Amino acid sequence: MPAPSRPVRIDLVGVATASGASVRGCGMGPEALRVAGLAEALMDLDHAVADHGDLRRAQTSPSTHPSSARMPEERKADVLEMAARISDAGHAILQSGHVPVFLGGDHSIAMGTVSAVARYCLPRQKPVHVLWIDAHADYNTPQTSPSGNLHGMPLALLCGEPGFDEAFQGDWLGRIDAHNVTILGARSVDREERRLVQARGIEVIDMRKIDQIGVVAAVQKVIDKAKAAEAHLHVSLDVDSLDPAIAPGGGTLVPGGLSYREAHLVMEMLHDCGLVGSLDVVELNPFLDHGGKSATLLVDLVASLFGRSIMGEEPGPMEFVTE
Ligand SMILES: NC(=[NH2+])NCCC[C@H](N)C(=O)O
Ligand SMILES: [Mn+2]
Ligand SMILES: [Mn+2]
Repeated sequence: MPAPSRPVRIDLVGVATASGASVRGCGMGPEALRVAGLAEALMDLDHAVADHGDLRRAQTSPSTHPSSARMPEERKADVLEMAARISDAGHAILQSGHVPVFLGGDHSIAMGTVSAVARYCLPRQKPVHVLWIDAHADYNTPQTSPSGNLHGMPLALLCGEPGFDEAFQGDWLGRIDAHNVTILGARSVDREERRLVQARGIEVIDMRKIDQIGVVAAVQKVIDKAKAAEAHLHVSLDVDSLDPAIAPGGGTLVPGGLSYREAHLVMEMLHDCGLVGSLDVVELNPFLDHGGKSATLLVDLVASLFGRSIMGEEPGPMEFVTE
């Protein structure tokens, strides 16, 4: 049964960073989502929206080199500073009883976002389930990563995978049980990464599986599990989960992604289940986007997740069936 849509207070937190990625540009993601009308779309659904602006690295001294020349150690320090700040900001929003929506930024920001959710929920005996909608598994460790890019590693860190040095530890880091994670839409998983994901028993609903069983069965599985556990469901939406033909604005595109209707149906089902308590929208790269096409699609998907529907109400039982 669909949960009745009730107005909530949604807090937007932009994280203007690309330090976890090798392609620059997704630091502009939060602003593109605003320009595409994110807050307006949510208010149109009768939600209250507060925009906290963007978290970004402080420019402490004049930079003498472009950020493309930033060394891996500097980028790592950026990612970790952001993660700690995001975690605190998200935690405060959850404590106020609001729904945080984090606007990336590259996917390394999820180290902080999911951490915030874990820090808030776990001491309250509320299990945290994570739905990671992505072309990738983002389950590399510094040892397994072929690229060294931290946006390919957040899930591994969050699930407590060994191989992250002390710099990654800290009060800000909340832990997730790998059995409560589902990766949806995967079609590019590195060899060693695949081994880890399988060893930890993470559920991967890859594109082949979606082709075979359809998104309805796939998402229903996630919802049923979260419902049975009375969990807080965190959704982490990477733009590259979508097919590049409909969402070209990403730095790590992979062919064969979710279609327009598949993606909306996922969001509509997630809305109806009433379990989603926090969301990331990440990896949008406005520099690579085509005239705001991907930003607009993401805004529409977020609107579906927060209750926008074609006919304004949930469909009842089928009244007639065609042959
Ligand atoms: N959030 C992302 N777009 N991640 C892409 C990760 C790509 C690749 N698996 C890596 O580790 O480098
Ligand atoms: Mn990702
Ligand atoms: Mn990805």
